[in-house]
Amino acid sequence: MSDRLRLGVNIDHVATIRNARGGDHPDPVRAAQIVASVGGDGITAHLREDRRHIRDDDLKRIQQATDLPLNLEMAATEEMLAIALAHKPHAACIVPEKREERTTEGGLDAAGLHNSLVPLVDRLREASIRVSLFIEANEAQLDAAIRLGVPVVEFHTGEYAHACLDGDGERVERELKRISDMAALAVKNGIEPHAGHGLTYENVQPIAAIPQLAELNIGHYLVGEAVFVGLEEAVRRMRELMDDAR
Ligand SMILES: CC(=O)[C@@H](O)[C@H](O)COP(=O)(O)O
Ligand SMILES: NCC(=O)COP(=O)(O)O
Repeated sequence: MSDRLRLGVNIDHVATIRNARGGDHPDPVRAAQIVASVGGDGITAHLREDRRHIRDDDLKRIQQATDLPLNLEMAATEEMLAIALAHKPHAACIVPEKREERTTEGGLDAAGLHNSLVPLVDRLREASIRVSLFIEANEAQLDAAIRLGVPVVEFHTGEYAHACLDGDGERVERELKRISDMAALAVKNGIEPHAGHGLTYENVQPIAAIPQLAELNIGHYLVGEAVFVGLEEAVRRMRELMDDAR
């Protein structure tokens, strides 16, 4: 596995700001172009059922505007499957989704949903889309990912991020061990492990130091930081912290 940890930048919340006024500014496409210009490795966008940030037409515009691989985060629904098959992103990451949630709470229950995920994963795979599952780092979920034959899992780092915010060192260590153990087990089973959610300048380095992880997806914090220092500088600084951790 290469030492270079890829950085996928989630641009959802550029669209959140745009949508607050119903116009075209700020345009997530411009954000994607800046990410490309500063050496980001990919663009992540979550097309939610309620379209609260990224909208359908953004996907095509992002794909046309940059050569960076697009990682489309999508719920396991027929509607989203049809959209993924129409756009053929580089990767599709299947995420849990609740309309009333503020953000993605917890990972996909790949174990419980196994049978309904089989046809969805198969159809994405047949379309040569790299399928990923956004799961909690535990054996039951990883085992389901193995049985589904997906090439990638992304471990939800939300609980780790909360533990960091709470200053609870014991929980932080427990979360890091959980993610690190499952990353090693994923690689052993031929699955490429990624991680993301709630990562910041302050908490990214212990995650980035997990040698098996191949990619981090980071969004909300970078967009927030971009308000103060610009997106280019925010991505550059995150890249630097990730590189220093390896
Ligand atoms: C699945 C995931 O973690 C990202 O999609 C990120 O959460 C985007 O932001 P929202 O959850 O606020 O839509
Ligand atoms: N899959 C996680 C992601 O894309 C970014 O999450 P966040 O940094 O916006 O919390």
